[in-house]
Amino acid sequence: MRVLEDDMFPSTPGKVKIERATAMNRQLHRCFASTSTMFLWALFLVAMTASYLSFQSFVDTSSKYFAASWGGLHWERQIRASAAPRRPPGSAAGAGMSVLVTGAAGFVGTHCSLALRKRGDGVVGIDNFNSYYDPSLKKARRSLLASHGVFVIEGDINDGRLLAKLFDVVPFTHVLHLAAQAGVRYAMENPASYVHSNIAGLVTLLEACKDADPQPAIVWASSSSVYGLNDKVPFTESDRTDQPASLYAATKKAGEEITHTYNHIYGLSITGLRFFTVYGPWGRPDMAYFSFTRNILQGKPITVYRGKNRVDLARDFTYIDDIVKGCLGSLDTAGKSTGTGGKKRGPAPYRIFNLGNTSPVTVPNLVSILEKHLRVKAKKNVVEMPGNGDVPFTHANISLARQQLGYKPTTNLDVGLKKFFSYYGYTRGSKNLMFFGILGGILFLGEGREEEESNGEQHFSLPFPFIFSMLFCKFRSP
Ligand SMILES: O=C(O)[C@H]1O[C@H](OP(=O)(O)OP(=O)(O)OC[C@H]2O[C@@H](n3ccc(=O)[nH]c3=O)[C@H](O)[C@@H]2O)[C@H](O)[C@@H](O)[C@H]1O
Repeated sequence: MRVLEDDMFPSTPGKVKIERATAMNRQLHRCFASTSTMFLWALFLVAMTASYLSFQSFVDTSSKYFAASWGGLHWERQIRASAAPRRPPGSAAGAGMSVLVTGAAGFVGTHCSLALRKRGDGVVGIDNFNSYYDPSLKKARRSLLASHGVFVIEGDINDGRLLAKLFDVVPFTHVLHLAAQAGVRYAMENPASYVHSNIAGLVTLLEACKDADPQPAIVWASSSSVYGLNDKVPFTESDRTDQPASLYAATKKAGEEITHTYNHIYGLSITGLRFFTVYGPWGRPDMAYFSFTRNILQGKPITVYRGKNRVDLARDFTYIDDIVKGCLGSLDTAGKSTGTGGKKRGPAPYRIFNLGNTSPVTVPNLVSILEKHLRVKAKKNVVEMPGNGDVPFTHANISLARQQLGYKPTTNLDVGLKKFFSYYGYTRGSKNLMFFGILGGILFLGEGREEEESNGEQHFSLPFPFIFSMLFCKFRSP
């Protein structure tokens, strides 16, 4: 009260000044004291934040380092061993190639890697094991490859550092580029994944190839889908490909243009292969022959698309062994890339080939063949083809591939599907296979989970009933 009164009613003007000055000093002092405290606190906080952030970045870096599935001396040794050709000295086929196979744990990638390895070429695989379909099938394929001495790296073709490292470790003579986001209709669900793999990933790979010394020759998977709405049959390489019907097709067409650019500027040897609906053992569960089989065996209905005016859809289904021959023929005949240090030294080959079967089969006929082999009647829902990117038919003219690669498909759909079923032990006499398949599937899934929990990684050695059950009981519908 006293202080208040004095302040309000000073006894003399001088007293006011002195007292005010003292009060101000006190306030200033308090203020200064609190500012310096605040300053110290701020400094302390800044220091804490800085150390927290640097700790975080250390943790991130180290966890990246520890989580990295590649790198290190042991890893490099594995890569070199896998990449080393093993053809007998003086072999008529030459010294052998060193091939980097992208998408090696995929359907076509696995078959090609095995075929290359079997004839004595060096093969290193790379695959990102994404979950477009169940990665355990891809891991099972990787185990199969490992048992034949083919090492598959878990990595993405968008990882430029990894690719550069690979070319540092091994002077690959060839790249067989099969990694891609496949599937025509899935492009409506997940368009970004097509851009990620088929465009961005392709460019990252080409950049690594163009920088490599020596530059490898590249053989890569385009698609019959680039013919899009082209209605001139059979499809010839020089036909129009500027009317894609799906984003998948558009990204494959873009790939053809992009590879052309790298051929033109950097002298990369390029061979693009337009695959026509490839099927066979270890195939993709999202494809019609596969999902139809699974549904038929499980007594579930299948949806059969039909074109406009009730016209049946048709595909030039091509058996995997024929495709493998086409791929190896392309690798064998690919001329060399001509660039060094990112500079072109002269023109390099740029080739595109159809790899089809030349005999389209309608989808209802596909179903009849499946019914015959499975001895089960399908429950069919026939619906008009939705506007989801499908084309009414495909039909390959393979004259060019025959002439330049010696490509000659020998397996029609009936024989190919018979081989597909007998590969898994499903023949006309094997009545109980379904039972063993399901039983195997249950055991297999249980084992797989157990191993995953203890190791963080799955290793499968798969007897056929297990694979069969995996194929028909586990995978999601397209
Ligand atoms: O050659 C290619 O470039 C592509 O081949 C393959 O595509 P597609 O020819 O579409 O094969 P696939 O799905 O087996 O459908 C076959 C037929 O069954 C019809 N189909 C399909 C599903 C269904 O539920 N019902 C149906 O009638 C469907 O309408 C079609 O008529 C690859 O998946 C693709 O990645 C790409 O490589």
